[in-house]
Amino acid sequence: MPKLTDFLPDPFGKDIYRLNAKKAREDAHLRRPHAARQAATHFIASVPFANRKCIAVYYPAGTELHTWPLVEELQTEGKTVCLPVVANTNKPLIFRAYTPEMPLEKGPYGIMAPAATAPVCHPDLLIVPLLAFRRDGGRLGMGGGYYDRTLQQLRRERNVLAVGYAYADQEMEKFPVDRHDQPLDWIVTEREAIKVR
Ligand SMILES: Nc1nc2c(c(=O)[nH]1)N(C=O)[C@@H](CNc1ccc(C(=O)N[C@@H](CCC(=O)O)C(=O)O)cc1)CN2
Ligand SMILES: Nc1ncnc2c1ncn2[C@@H]1O[C@H](COP(=O)(O)OP(=O)(O)OP(=O)(O)O)[C@@H](O)[C@H]1O
Repeated sequence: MPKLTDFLPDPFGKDIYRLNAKKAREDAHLRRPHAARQAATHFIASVPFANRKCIAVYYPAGTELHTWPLVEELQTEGKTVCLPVVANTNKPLIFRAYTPEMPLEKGPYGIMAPAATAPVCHPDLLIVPLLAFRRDGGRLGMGGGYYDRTLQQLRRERNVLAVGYAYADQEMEKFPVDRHDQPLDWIVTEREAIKVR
């Protein structure tokens, strides 16, 4: 049965959910030191990535689940790994190749990104950072709309797989999902790999 609150406008929008999600992620970051390796293992075992050539990861910021154990595995598998670059505010992200010897520089929001000398890549699978996820593929991000714009653009062009990557405790039962929010295809945590659709 739908609840009355399902039809009422949410007075706080997404911000109150972002606050709660940040706290949950901070706690998980402290309590789960092995999570990044465990999540990488679930990704390799469950997500169908064999036919994907170029995989976008993120450079972990703050208390985000680290991606380095996964990057090592992907590079061992012969995949091209790339990182997001904020080229323009309020525009889709672009991606540049990442190898261990490649220079990184501090980009907007203080996040490290490949320098302009690194080749531009067109990922066919994206590891997506998030503050909170829902089991139905809903994603709450930092609020810039970067991944929504990027996935909308990439999905128009070709088949891409969006894989949310997070601590299991970042799961939330509900938060507002807008029409422009791009759903996740898979969610990988230290506990499991969830196929959404
Ligand atoms: N690791 C990582 N890389 C990423 C993202 C991300 O979420 N994580 N992005 C995903 O879109 C893009 C950058 N987008 C961002 C958008 C907004 C803020 C932001 O509002 N930062 C606040 C601090 C937030 C906080 O910790 O309270 C700030 O800089 O004031 C940060 C990144 C591309 N690269
Ligand atoms: N495809 C799109 N085209 C234009 N604007 C968009 C698009 N997607 C999102 N936006 C705008 O971006 C802003 C932030 O969106 P939202 O709060 O959903 O971000 P988010 O998914 O949490 O952030 P991020 O993807 O950067 O982690 C909103 O003002 C929204 O209108």
